[in-house]
Amino acid sequence: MTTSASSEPPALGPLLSAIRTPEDVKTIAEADLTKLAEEVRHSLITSLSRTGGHLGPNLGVVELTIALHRVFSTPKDSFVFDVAHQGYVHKMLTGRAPDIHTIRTYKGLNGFLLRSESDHDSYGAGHAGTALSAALGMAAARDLAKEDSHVVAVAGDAAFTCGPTLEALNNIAETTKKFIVVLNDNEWSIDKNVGAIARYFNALQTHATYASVRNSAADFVEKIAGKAVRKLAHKVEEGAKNLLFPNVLFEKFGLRYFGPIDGHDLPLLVRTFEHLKTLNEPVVLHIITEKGRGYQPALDNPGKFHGLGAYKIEDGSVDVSATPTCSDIFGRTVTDLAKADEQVVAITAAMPGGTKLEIFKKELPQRYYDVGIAEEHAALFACGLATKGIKPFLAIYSTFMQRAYDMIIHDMALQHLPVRLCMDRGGLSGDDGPTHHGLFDIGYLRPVPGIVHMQPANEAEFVAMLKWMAHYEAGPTAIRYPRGPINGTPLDAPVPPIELGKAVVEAEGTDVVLIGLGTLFEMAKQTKAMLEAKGLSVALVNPRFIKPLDGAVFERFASQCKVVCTFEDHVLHNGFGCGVIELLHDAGITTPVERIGWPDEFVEHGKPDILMKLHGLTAEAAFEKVMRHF
Ligand SMILES: Cc1ncc(C[n+]2csc(CCOP(=O)(O)OP(=O)(O)O)c2C)c(N)n1
Ligand SMILES: CC(=O)[C@@H](O)[C@H](O)COP(=O)(O)O
Ligand SMILES: [Mg+2]
Repeated sequence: MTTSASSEPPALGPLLSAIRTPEDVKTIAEADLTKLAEEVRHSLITSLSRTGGHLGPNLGVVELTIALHRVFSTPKDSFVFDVAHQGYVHKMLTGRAPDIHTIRTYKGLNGFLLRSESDHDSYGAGHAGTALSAALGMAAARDLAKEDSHVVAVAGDAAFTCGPTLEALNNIAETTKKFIVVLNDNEWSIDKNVGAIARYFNALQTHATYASVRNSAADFVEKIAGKAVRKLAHKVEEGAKNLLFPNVLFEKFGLRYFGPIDGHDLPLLVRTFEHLKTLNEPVVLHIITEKGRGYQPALDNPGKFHGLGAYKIEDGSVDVSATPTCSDIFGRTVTDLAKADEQVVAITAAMPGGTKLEIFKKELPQRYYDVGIAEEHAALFACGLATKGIKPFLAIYSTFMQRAYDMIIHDMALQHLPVRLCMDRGGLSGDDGPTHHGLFDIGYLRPVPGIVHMQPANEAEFVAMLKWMAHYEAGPTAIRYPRGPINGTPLDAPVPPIELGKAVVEAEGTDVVLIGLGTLFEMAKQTKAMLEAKGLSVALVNPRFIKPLDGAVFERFASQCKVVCTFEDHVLHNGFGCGVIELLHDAGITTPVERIGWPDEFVEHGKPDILMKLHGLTAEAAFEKVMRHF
C-alpha cells in the first residue's frame, strides 16, 4: 500500500462505507466481521499516513470496538474510553468513517472522543485515568433512574497505573451492580508499561497452567457450541481461575475477573460480551491485544507508533527535522547536568519519549525514574527526594502537570523544596487540541508563593536556564517550553547571565515597550519593526521570568512610554500580561497595557500557524492594538 499523492480521502471498503450508525454493525454477517476489521485497519493505516495520529493504539482495538458495537447499543449504552486516543475505530463505526481522513486537522475530527462531536461519544478525554470514575458516575445515574442500559469502561494497561483509576476501582462494587470494565492489555504505555501493576498483568497473562486450562475450556465449548454451553465454558474457566488465581486483584476490589482472552478473537469477544451483559455484578474483562496489530512497522516499534505525524506507508518512515526540538535539548542538557552533579535525578510520568528523558535513561539509568501515568505521585516522590538534598528534574508536560497542582502548593512551595518542574508543551500543543495545549500553567503557578517560573526566548537561553535551575535551592522552580524548536538559535550562542527575576532589555525606546515572553519574543521583534516603520521609538524586552517579574525594568519603561504591549503563548486570563498589569497598578503607573495571547476559551485542534492567525496572535494584531494609542 502506498499513500496516494492526491488530497482525495482514501477510499473506504464496502462494508465500512455502508456503516452509517452502529446498528449497521449488527446487520453484517458474522462471517464478514473479519473482513470489516481488515477494512478498518486499511483505513487507519492509509488515512493516518497523511494526518498522523495514534495509529498503534487504534490498530490494537479494532476487534474490541467491533465486538462492543455488535453486542451493545450506543448511545443508549455508554462506552467510556480511557484517554480516548484509541477512539478512532469507535468514530468509524458511529458514522464518522467518511471523515476519518480529517482527524486531528483544523475543523476536522478531534483526535480524542468529544461529547460535542457525536451522541455516541458519551465522554470526552485526552488525559489518562478518567474512564472508570466517569463511567461509574454514568452507572450510578442509570441506577438512580432505574434504567436498563449498560456502561462499559475501556482502559489500557497503563491507565491502571494512574491514581484516579485505582480510586474508581475502590468504589465500584459498593456503587453499582451492573458495570463492565475492559482492561485492554498490550503491555505498552507510550513506551513499555512500568511498575508492579504492569508486572501483575503480565503474570496473569503468562501463567501457563491457567492459560492451558482456559484454552481447553474454550475448546470444549467449540466442540458443542451453542448459547447454553457458553455459560458452562465460563464456569469451567471460572473454576480454573479460582483454582489458580484465588486472589486475583480485581476480585479483591469486588469485580468478577474474566480472562485473559485474545483481544483479537472477534467471535470470542462477541460471545464473552453477550455473556457479561447478562451478569448482575461488576466485572472486568482482561483482553490481550497487540499495539499496532496489522501493520508491521507499528508492531516493530510500538513506542514510535503510539502517536506520530505523517509517515510513509511502505516502511513507516517519517520526516525528521534537522533542528533540535526543546525536548531534545532538555534531554541532553539535564543528562549532562547529572553527569556533572551526582545529586541531579530525572523523573518522568510514563513519557520518556515525549520528554526525551530517554537520553537520561540510557546514559544514567540509576538516577532515572519512570513512575507510570502518575503525575501526583511523581511530584510527591520528587519532594521526598528534595528533602534529602537530591536535585529532582521533574519532566511533565504543562497540561499533565495540572494533575499535580496540589502537590506544587501543599508539598513543594509550602516546604520550599527545590523541585525543578520542566514543562514541555508549554503553549499551544497543536494537533492534540484543547486537552493537550499547555495554556494554563502561568495562571496556575503565578499565585503560588515563592515559586520561580520562567520561559526561554531561544534554545541557548533554554540551556542557560536549566543550568541556573540546577543551582537554585531556595524553593521550587518551573520552566515552560514549547513542543518543537523555539527559533533555531545555536546552543553555543552568547546568553547574558541568568539572574533571578531579571529581564533582558534588547532595545531602548520611549514611545512603546514590547515585552515578548518566550516563543513570542520573535513576534514582538516583528511588531517592533512595523512600529518603527511608522517612526515610533520602540523598546523591546525579553522578560525571561514570569515570576518574579522584573519590576524595575517594567516600571521604568511603562513610566516613559505611552503604551505597553505583552506577548504570551498562554491564555490572557491570569496570564503573564495580567502579572504586568498588576505590577504597574500596584506601582501607581496608569500606562495602558495591550496584550497578545489566547482568548478565554478552549482552543481547538489544528496547526499552530492557522490557530494563531485565527485567534489574533500575530505581529499585525499587536501593531493594530498599539497604533490605537497614537
Ligand atoms: C494524565 C496523563 N498523563 C500522560 C498522558 C500521555 N499518554 C497518553 S496515552 C498514554 C499511554 C496509555 O497507555 P494505555 O492506557 O496502556 O493505552 P494504549 O495506548 O496502550 O492503548 C500516555 C502516558 C495522558 N494522556 N494523560
Ligand atoms: C494521547 C496522549 O496524551 C499522548 O500520546 C500525546 O498525544 C503525546 O503528545 P505529543 O505528541 O505532543 O508528545
Ligand atoms: Mg497499553
